[in-house]
Amino acid sequence: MKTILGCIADDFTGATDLAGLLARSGVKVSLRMGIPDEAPKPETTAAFEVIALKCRTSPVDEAVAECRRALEWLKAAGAERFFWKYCSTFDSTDKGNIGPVAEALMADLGTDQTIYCPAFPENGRSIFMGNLFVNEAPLAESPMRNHPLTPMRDSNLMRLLEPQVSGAVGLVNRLAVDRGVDALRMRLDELKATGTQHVIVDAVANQDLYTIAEACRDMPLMTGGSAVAMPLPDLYIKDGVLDANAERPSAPQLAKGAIILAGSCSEMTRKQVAAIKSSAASLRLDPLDLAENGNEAARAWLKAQPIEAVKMIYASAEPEAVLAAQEKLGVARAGELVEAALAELAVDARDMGTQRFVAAGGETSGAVTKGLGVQRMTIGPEIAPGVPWTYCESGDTEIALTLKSGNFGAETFFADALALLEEL
Ligand SMILES: Nc1ncnc2c1ncn2[C@@H]1O[C@H](COP(=O)(O)OP(=O)(O)O)[C@@H](O)[C@H]1O
Ligand SMILES: O=C(O)[C@@H](O)C(=O)COP(=O)(O)O
Repeated sequence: MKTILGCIADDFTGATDLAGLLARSGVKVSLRMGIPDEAPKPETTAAFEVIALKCRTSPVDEAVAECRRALEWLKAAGAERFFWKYCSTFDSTDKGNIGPVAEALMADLGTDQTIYCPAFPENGRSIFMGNLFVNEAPLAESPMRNHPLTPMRDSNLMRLLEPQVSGAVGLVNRLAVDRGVDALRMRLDELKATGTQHVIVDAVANQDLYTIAEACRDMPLMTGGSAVAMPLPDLYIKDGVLDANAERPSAPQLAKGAIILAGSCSEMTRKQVAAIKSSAASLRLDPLDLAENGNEAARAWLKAQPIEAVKMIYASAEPEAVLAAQEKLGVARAGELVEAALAELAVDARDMGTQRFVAAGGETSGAVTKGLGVQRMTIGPEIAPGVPWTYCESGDTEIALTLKSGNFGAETFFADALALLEEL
């Protein structure tokens, strides 16, 4: 099938988030982990193609080059409209990579304006007068202030974007969005006439996102969090560019038993880990112990568990414990030890016959997905806003895999995820 919307996401959890919101409309969404080696074939491409990259914190040149290659692949799949997905908390540095990638894609597409809308009201991310809020706190006063790689110390999206781009940055504020689709289009045209290429657009509620998506749906490039893309499939169906009866995925038959692999140390993931403990066999990984003794004890523990049981292996720990491990091992090595261990345990679990996998954390999800050798995912039902089940192949095994962003999901997320699979 010819691709209608080609999407590029800067990390793996972000990619399943976007794919899940597009799939809400019932259309089939295909998610590729990295740029496929082979050229797209019409018999295997979907109307919505998402390419997941891992370039949120890569050097700018690498991120730009990789996103350009992804754009070429999506163009070859037939796409004429594109979406650049980054984090709903605008995770970036003064150098990038949100702005430089957007500017490079605009140049390649020959377009002179795009919008930036990371708002995701269902997950508490809203933009007002160009300022991003996480629940009721300005971004710079939210926990994102202390993110290890991309600490967000300013809440104003114009100020955050300006040093990242060479073109002019502007704003369409909530009052303008509230005037509706035509007024928003006119405001964007006025800004274009004055040479404003990069336009932050306010949104505090889903209704704003519907207005923005409707006004911008024919732009060659839109950029944002996942939520502003959510209305696009229904708009394309209305426009007649997408068949309303697009093929829907069905769940594969899956053996009983599941494994939860948690490497996120976010407050929400720690609550989720605590909540499932009474109903799952669990094992805690400690990076200091991994550094000294390796992963064998955890592998032996996993092997001894009944296949049909729900098991959880987690490294999620309180900030003090994380800091202590990082002081001894270094930030990168502590993270790598945990990620490598969880990826190895995922493969062991699959080889034992496990077909239901939950990964918690962005980096963790990247490591687990890579370990399992997953190249392509079909998007299934959504467990929580921005977190869908996906169906994919790992080796010769069909599996269900969900990649949960550290901050997303309710406290009962793990139980919710497994219960949803039972209903399918
Ligand atoms: N106990 C721990 N000590 C130090 N680092 C840890 C610990 N547990 C997990 N980590 C690392 O912390 C990072 C968490 O990042 P990530 O998986 O992206 O979660 P999030 O989505 O919450 O940011 C990973 O690199 C993981 O390996
Ligand atoms: O937009 C979002 O918030 C998410 O889709 C996302 O990108 C999450 O990234 P991680 O927090 O690194 O999982």
